[in-house]
Amino acid sequence: AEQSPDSGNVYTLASVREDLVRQEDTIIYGLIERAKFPSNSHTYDEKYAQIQGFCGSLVEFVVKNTEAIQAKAGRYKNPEENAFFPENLPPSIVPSYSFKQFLHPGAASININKSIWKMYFKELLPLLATSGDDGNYAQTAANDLSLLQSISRRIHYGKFVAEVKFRDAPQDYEPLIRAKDKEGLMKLLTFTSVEETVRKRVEKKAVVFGQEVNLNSDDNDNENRKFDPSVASSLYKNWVIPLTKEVQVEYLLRRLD
Ligand SMILES: C=C(O[C@@H]1C=C(C(=O)O)C=C[C@H]1O)C(=O)O
Repeated sequence: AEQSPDSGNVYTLASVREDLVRQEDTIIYGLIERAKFPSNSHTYDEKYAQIQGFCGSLVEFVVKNTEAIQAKAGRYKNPEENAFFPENLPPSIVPSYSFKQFLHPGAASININKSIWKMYFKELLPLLATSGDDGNYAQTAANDLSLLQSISRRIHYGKFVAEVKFRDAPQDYEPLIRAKDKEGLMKLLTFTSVEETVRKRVEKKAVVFGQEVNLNSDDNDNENRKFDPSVASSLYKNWVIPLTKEVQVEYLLRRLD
């Protein structure tokens, strides 16, 4: 049967939180996949790449070209998606699905992928990848892109979180928005106990998903972990949660425009 355009597209605080929980799995698997490769620094070296007709590193080459193809295939028609290089993306060439307009139109102008990109290469990657070079630069770049996309999706999901929070209590949010009170908004949208639960669950998932599974029960060896689980908790504590909240504040500031 034909789905109505709105079905599966209704957001509530419970449903957005559930989605964020599911996105944790994607991010943690992304960390595990990237950690399979050593740092492979040539992937990020503009001077190494020397790609004809392209100025930039191999990872930039892969990300820009992949985003262009995905844009043609309609990826960025979904308001949950934000490109890393939104400048000059080609238009979608596929039939369009009518996503429910849930967000305020101001949401489209919020894209903090430049900060996410910097954090990823400067802070996260040095923690995640062991030093070394195995020549798998293209695979490394592909894994970087997929992990970057899942982190970006999680952080920009703050737009949806903010919208449901606003709809649940416009009388509390409106005066702070009118006063452009960033600090007040940050305080109002923060749920410390939820954040703590998120951090603890991520830590646990990182341990569970990253372990070597053996058939002899009880001897899951922690020597052969697929990555250091503390990287996942640092990622959430230092960057994912704070940046999701920053997106929420930015969104709310535009909510009454
Ligand atoms: C995402 C939310 O907003 C804030 C950010 C959180 C996060 O990024 O995990 C958790 C709790 C809130 O402080 C939420 O309320 O669920």
